Amino acid sequence: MPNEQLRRMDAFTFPSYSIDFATGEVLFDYALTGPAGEQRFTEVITLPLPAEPPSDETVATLNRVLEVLHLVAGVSYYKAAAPPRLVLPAPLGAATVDYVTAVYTRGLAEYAYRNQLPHVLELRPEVPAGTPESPRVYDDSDRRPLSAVGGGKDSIVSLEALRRAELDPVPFSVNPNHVIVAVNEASGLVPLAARRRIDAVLFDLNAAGALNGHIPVTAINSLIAVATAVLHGLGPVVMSNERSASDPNLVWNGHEINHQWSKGVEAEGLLRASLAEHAGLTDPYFSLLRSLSELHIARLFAEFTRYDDVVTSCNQAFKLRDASERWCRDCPKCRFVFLAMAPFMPRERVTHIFGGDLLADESQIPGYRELLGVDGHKPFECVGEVEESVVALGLLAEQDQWRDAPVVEALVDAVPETAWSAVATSDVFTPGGPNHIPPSYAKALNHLM
Ligand SMILES: CC(=O)N[C@H]1[C@@H](OP(=O)(O)OP(=O)(O)OC[C@H]2O[C@@H](n3ccc(=O)[nH]c3=O)[C@H](O)[C@@H]2O)O[C@H](CO)[C@@H](O)[C@@H]1O[C@H](C)C(=O)N[C@@H](C)C(=O)N[C@@H](CCC(=O)O)C(=O)O
Ligand SMILES: Nc1ncnc2c1ncn2[C@@H]1O[C@H](COP(=O)(O)OP(=O)(O)OP(=O)(O)O)[C@@H](O)[C@H]1O
Repeated sequence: MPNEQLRRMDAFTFPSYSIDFATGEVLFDYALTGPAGEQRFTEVITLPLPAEPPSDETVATLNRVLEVLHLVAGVSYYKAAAPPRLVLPAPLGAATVDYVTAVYTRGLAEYAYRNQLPHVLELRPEVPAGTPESPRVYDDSDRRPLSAVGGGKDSIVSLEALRRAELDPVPFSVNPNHVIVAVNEASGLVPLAARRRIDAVLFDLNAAGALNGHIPVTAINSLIAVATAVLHGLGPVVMSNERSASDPNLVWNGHEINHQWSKGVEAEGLLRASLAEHAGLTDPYFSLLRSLSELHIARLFAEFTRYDDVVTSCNQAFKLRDASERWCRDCPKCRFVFLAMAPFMPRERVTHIFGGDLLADESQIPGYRELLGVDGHKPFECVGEVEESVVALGLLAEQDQWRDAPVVEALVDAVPETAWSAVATSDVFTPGGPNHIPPSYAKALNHLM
């Protein structure tokens, strides 16, 4: 379909979804519609099947979760045209309308900002009148947790915290690549995996110049995880989203633009409320690391050496096509994670993990200046706050092994006096901020610290 036609689409709809319990395959149908015709899409998600067929009650709860996932996973296709109308397929309760609205507005905020589409931030879904039937209440809080694994340091810290607390976690990933498979192998735990296949038509439209940009992928992965936990009779989904994920990159037209919105505490609260209202799930989902800074998580990660050959946080390794093998060593996330790990490890260890020493490479200085708030704004990536970077740099400047590294020397000179005095009273190692961690799980984290 030519771009000209896509630009004239006026509505995004959700024609149907289905699940096949023989294969675990869930089909989600979407349509962009307008005066010039219709563009259909089908996304396929394959859930891992349990050994025993699910009960009718489980199927009913699962269907409720899939109804929300159907709405949320539509963002990938909506963004190809950004029509003014978002037309939902069935009546919904207020909490679920709030969540879906937030996913399409705040979750697509970076996309809206980069493509200069302010109407996306004001989008309000059209919801058919009526009240959905109340769901059966389903309390699974005492079952084994499903722990989302993304291959990076954060989910490793959660997995190990849960294991040390004898909560017997099941690692879970969507489309695990070789990095995630290797992390799971290093953990020695038996994982579950779901597959997600984006409609290839979207890639063709992208290649032809359709609107494109960042989407709130954690919202999609989270709901696939909750669906898997319900299907397998497991307990809460444990995420590893840190405190700073809630902080915006910038403010545009009065709206916060946060690359990591669906990792933030607001998204977590809205998803929990929607799952309670629509699926009857009482405590289905939380981030174990919510009260910690990235720097604090990096310090905790340093205790575990068994993952050194496999841990990979660089997003380039998770691209659908042309992915890097591990760390690309030249992106904001590689720079930040290296800086965050370096104070807590021997120099040889961090250099081994990354396959190179970023603080010996002067070409990294401009990127580090952004992370330290000397130039530009916080990059659109999963990186910690400026304060965390300055604290990490201060720690490095005190260590013999790092003090003379060319990048450390240059950055210590570049950071203004005001920034050093601001971090003198930093709380980056003091857990804080709102969280949804149940008391039994809070103990797991305290144990680790
Ligand atoms: C790996 C990555 O960072 N990808 C982002 C990148 O996309 P790119 O074209 O370079 O590669 P692909 O990921 O292979 O995507 C190909 C196209 O498919 C579209 N797409 C992908 C996944 C999806 O769920 N829906 C889609 O429509 C995508 O738009 C591409 O056209 O740049 C894109 C544009 O900015 C980003 O949208 C890609 O981000 C992925 C969705 C992704 O998985 N990113 C995570 C690594 C990520 O950014 N995580 C955030 C958390 C954000 C959140 O709120 O959840 C983080 O770590 O901070
Ligand atoms: N493919 C995936 N399947 C399931 N969950 C995922 C996947 N990728 C990321 N996640 C989860 O989403 C959340 C955010 O991912 P993120 O990439 O920030 O974390 P990470 O990989 O654990 O650590 P790091 O920040 O070091 O990359 C984490 O809870 C992570 O476990």
